[in-house]
Amino acid sequence: MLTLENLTLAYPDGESGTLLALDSVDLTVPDGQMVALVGPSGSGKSSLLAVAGALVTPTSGTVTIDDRPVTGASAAERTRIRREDVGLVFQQPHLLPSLTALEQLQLSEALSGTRPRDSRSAAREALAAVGMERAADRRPHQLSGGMRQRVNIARALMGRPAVMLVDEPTAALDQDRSAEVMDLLARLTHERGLATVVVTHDLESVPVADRAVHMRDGRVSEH
Ligand SMILES: Nc1ncnc2c1ncn2[C@@H]1O[C@H](COP(=O)(O)OP(=O)(O)OP(=O)(O)O)[C@@H](O)[C@H]1O
Repeated sequence: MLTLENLTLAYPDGESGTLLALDSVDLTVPDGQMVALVGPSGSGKSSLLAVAGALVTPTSGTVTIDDRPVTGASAAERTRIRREDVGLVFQQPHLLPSLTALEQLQLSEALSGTRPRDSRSAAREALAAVGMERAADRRPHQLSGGMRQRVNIARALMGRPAVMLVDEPTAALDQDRSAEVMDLLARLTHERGLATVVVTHDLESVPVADRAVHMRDGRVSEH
């Protein structure tokens, strides 16, 4: 479960002012629930993901993952949280051109210190979870945009996260591929009991989520 309580994130703005990218945000995402986060450009959606994923420290308020405090944790603990508790998926997959799909996943495991043999079976399992087992040996240029995004999602599953944070996963995809990616995220959320937040501009994809939350001027409201 992901719990955000009374979160504020302020940036300096002009001579003496501050801009509230997040303004008193409360949001609880239970295990097995996918929340679609919608709202205009600049409303704070990416800021919310960055704070929830322990990438940015809020000005005030708390983030909790499965009863473990994220805000206030040591730098080492925050690194562990980012690696093990949170799966991050960005709009662009950022795959390395020279590596196969399997190797992309193994690399992220190697960086976290897992033994090579374990990382190979974990990578195969994650690729199977996103329906990509038969493309394990293909490099990014041999994959479609939708397949690349699946590898990206598989990579986020490697640490067996409790929380999945997804920023505009379908921005570069056509309508059919977008629907497939959103259906996949919903299935993984339900099968694995993930607490998932998906930022999306694509209103057709919102009904796939269990719940929609709207953001405006740093504040959230249920849709
Ligand atoms: N590093 C920063 N320094 C100063 N202001 C920032 C910074 N990052 C974001 N902001 C401001 O915070 C507000 C929220 O930005 P954020 O990127 O979270 O919005 P968003 O809803 O994700 O927008 P988009 O849909 O365009 O990605 C905006 O006004 C933005 O200009």
